[in-house]
Amino acid sequence: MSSVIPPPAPAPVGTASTTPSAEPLPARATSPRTPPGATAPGTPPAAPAVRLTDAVASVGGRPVLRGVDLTVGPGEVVALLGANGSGKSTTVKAVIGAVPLDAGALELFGTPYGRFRSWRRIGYVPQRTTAAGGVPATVREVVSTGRLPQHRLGPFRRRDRSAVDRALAAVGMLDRAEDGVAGLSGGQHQRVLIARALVGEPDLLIMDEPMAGVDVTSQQVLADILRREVGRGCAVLLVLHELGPLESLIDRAVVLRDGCVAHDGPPPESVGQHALPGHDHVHPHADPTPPGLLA
Ligand SMILES: Nc1ncnc2c1ncn2[C@@H]1O[C@H](COP(=O)(O)OP(=O)(O)OP(=O)(O)O)[C@@H](O)[C@H]1O
Repeated sequence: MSSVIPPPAPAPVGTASTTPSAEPLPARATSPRTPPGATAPGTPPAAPAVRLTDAVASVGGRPVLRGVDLTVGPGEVVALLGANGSGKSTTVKAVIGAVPLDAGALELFGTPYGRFRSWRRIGYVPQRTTAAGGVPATVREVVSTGRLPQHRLGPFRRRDRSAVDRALAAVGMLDRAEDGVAGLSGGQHQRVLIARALVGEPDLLIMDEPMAGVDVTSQQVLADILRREVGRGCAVLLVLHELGPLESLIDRAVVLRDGCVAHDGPPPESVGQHALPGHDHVHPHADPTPPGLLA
């Protein structure tokens, strides 16, 4: 379980923007923090952390991405939204090279994917899975694997150990460092994966539904972590269903529908699943509200 998976795939570049079919959504108030990627006068602007252009990809022989444009600027926080099955996870997997592109282009930090080697700059938290439940490793060992790109299989130095301790403390798991991950709850396991992504002090954090199944306290912990990472200039790409406590951090939202970009712009006013274009009513609803009450 390294912090990112770097298999081969395609390359070149293009411009990234909304598709012609993109639909505007009502915008919320702009984030009050410093504009992401702001550089000193006279300094050339940094390249986007991610520039995915007209990406086409298939999974299991089935077309899933059908021309996705996605840009994450330096220091920018982008939420990737959309109904179940719209292609969010496939898009982030394409960004880390785990799903190869059939067509289109990917650049990471201004470097075409085929030439990109700086994987230590990217921290990735996969969509929650129970598959890692049987791994016979301690919390510390799992988090330490996120440090592998830094010390390149050389000896683990004091600064590596300090980074692991800091990441564990950030997610509130330092006191569980020597415990086996197999004995953790789902939410604790998620915290460990987040620590593993943080430990390399990445310039880009990619998290696939980090809030799924996480209690309110843990959501707040994650929001605080992200605020700190964004504060030091880290770009963030988040797959979300609800903005929730992360709302004030989000600079831009990209909404997918059937493998295409349906919206790229300010986060929608209210991003419950109902606010999303193409929302599929797949979740249970409470009893219908009587007419005239809480319209
Ligand atoms: N391993 C796979 N084999 C075949 N089809 C797959 C596979 N993984 C994903 N798909 C299909 O690709 C499409 C997009 O899936 P993806 O996981 O990217 O959607 P998503 O937007 O992240 O959904 P969710 O919100 O449910 O996590 C879906 O129709 C899904 O069935």
